[in-house]
Amino acid sequence: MVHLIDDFYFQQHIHPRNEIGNKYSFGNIIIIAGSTGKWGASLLASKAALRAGSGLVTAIVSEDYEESFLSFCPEVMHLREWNLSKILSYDAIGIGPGIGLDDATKHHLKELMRKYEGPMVLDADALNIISTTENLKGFLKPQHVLTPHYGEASRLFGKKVSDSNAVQLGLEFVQKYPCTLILKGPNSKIISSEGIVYQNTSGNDALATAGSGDVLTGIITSFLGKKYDPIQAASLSVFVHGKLAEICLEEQSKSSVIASDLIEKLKGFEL
Ligand SMILES: NC(=O)C1=CN([C@@H]2O[C@H](COP(=O)(O)OP(=O)(O)OC[C@H]3O[C@@H](n4cnc5c(N)ncnc54)[C@H](O)[C@@H]3O)[C@@H](O)[C@H]2O)[C@@H](O)CC1
Ligand SMILES: Nc1ncnc2c1ncn2[C@@H]1O[C@H](COP(=O)(O)OP(=O)(O)O)[C@@H](O)[C@H]1O
Ligand SMILES: [Mg+2]
Repeated sequence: MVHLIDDFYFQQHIHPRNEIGNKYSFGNIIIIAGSTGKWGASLLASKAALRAGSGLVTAIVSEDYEESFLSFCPEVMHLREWNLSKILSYDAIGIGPGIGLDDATKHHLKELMRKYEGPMVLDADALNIISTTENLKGFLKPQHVLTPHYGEASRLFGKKVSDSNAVQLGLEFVQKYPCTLILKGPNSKIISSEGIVYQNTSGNDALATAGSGDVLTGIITSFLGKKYDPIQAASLSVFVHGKLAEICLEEQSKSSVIASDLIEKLKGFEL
């Protein structure tokens, strides 16, 4: 049986805002994304997390890019380099977009997967590293939300993924490595660590644009930082992400939608 994620599901699962909360009540999260030529991925994920309601967002940003980052989004705090003990203290982590595949990055990801017990989104290059690094899959946990598109899923599962086999391969994967899996695409499928399957009903092909997955990573990390269960964080985020694209089309064409437009539309959501 497949559970549909629709307006009713959203209304049933979204928590009311804590009106006496302070910024720490809304989650203190870190985005680990970007590298030379790809810092935009970090900006998009970090800003999306803030607009999805995170109280505090920190990003790892190299010193030479710090100023441009600040001019785009001064609300995001910065770590200039990897600092494991500090990173382990955040309520939730989003890692992967644009981080690259070099040895230091692989080592850092491995350290994090072994030592961090909190909720974590693993996207893009984090998934590519898991796919190619011996034994890393064994560190996956139910509180890890993996967000592969079909290309990344094919690398992760070691088999070509298509609409006809995606859910079956996903179910086999979570049975072996319990984690929360989002198979991204039109009508994204979400599989819980116990093997329950959900299907999203929102969204459209305006989402097929650079960085729209990075925005999703930021939104999921934000929900996790607010203490939503991994499966709720995943399903509510995918639904909202799709809605953002629908709302964009009220005033622009599909082809003109860029990832930053999606972030702007978060202004209409109380998350
Ligand atoms: N502004 C930025 O800094 C941006 C950074 N990005 C980051 O850049 C990194 C590399 O992005 P790439 O686009 O090169 O990597 P991808 O992993 O998206 O693409 C690599 C290959 O995977 C396959 N693929 C991609 N999407 C697929 C799909 N939906 N179904 C089947 N196969 C698919 C294609 O063969 C493609 O050549 C990622 O970490 C990504 O998060 C991108 O999000 C774009 C924007
Ligand atoms: N044709 C489509 N219809 C609906 N959603 C789509 C379509 N194409 C892509 N998407 C959505 O857009 C996002 C793309 O993510 P991803 O491929 O990781 O992009 P990037 O890495 O450039 O940020 C996913 O959430 C996916 O579900
Ligand atoms: Mg991506």
